[in-house]
Amino acid sequence: MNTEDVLGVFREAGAILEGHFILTSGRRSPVFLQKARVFMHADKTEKLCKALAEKIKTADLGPIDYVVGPAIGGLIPSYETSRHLGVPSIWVERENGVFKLRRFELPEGSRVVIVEDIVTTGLSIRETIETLRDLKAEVVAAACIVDRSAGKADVGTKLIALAEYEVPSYDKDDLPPELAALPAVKPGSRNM
Ligand SMILES: O=P(O)(O)OC[C@H]1O[C@H](OP(=O)(O)OP(=O)(O)O)[C@H](O)[C@@H]1O
Ligand SMILES: O=C(O)c1cc(=O)[nH]c(=O)[nH]1
Ligand SMILES: [Mg+2]
Repeated sequence: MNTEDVLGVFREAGAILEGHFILTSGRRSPVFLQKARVFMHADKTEKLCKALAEKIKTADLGPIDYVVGPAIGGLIPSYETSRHLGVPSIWVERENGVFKLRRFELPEGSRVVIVEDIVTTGLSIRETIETLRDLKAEVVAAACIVDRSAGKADVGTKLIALAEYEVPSYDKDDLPPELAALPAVKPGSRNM
């Protein structure tokens, strides 16, 4: 699948929203990829994650022990991608704002691939890496369905993106007037 194929799936699902969005990084954007509207369809999710798993396999990362998904957005794509990689899937979730591995044991030295839904600034993947490194796991790569930075974000490891779709985002103190005129909404789960 190429970027156009992936965006076609998002469009078909009505998942490309326009308005004024507060992103998890605090940045603002006129476009939001509401991945939940894709992941509600098992057939669409399977198609995307099977293609992402193929891309991960061709990256020759060596053995992978676990796939790790950052909740909430990473839960469904990490699970489905792990199915096509044939490895177990676990997740990190926020406890007082910090990603924790609350429900699983991760043996020291485990080789993990983080699977996310969307990358914008790379902040969420960098936070996930910090949590996993504290547990002495080895993060061999990260992967995502859509990289909104088109390769520019620093995620702290190699990033395998199924699609690269560059979308503008702005500092909250530097908004274009047409964006500032719209009420801002924050769809994600950080700080909830
Ligand atoms: O690269 P970044 O700047 O970190 O942005 C991408 C992150 O934003 C979204 O998560 P969010 O915290 O909004 O919540 P969600 O997982 O519940 O959707 C998305 O799921 C990624 O985790
Ligand atoms: O940066 C984000 O928080 C973000 C952007 C986007 O398009 N979709 C999403 O779920 N999160
Ligand atoms: Mg997320």
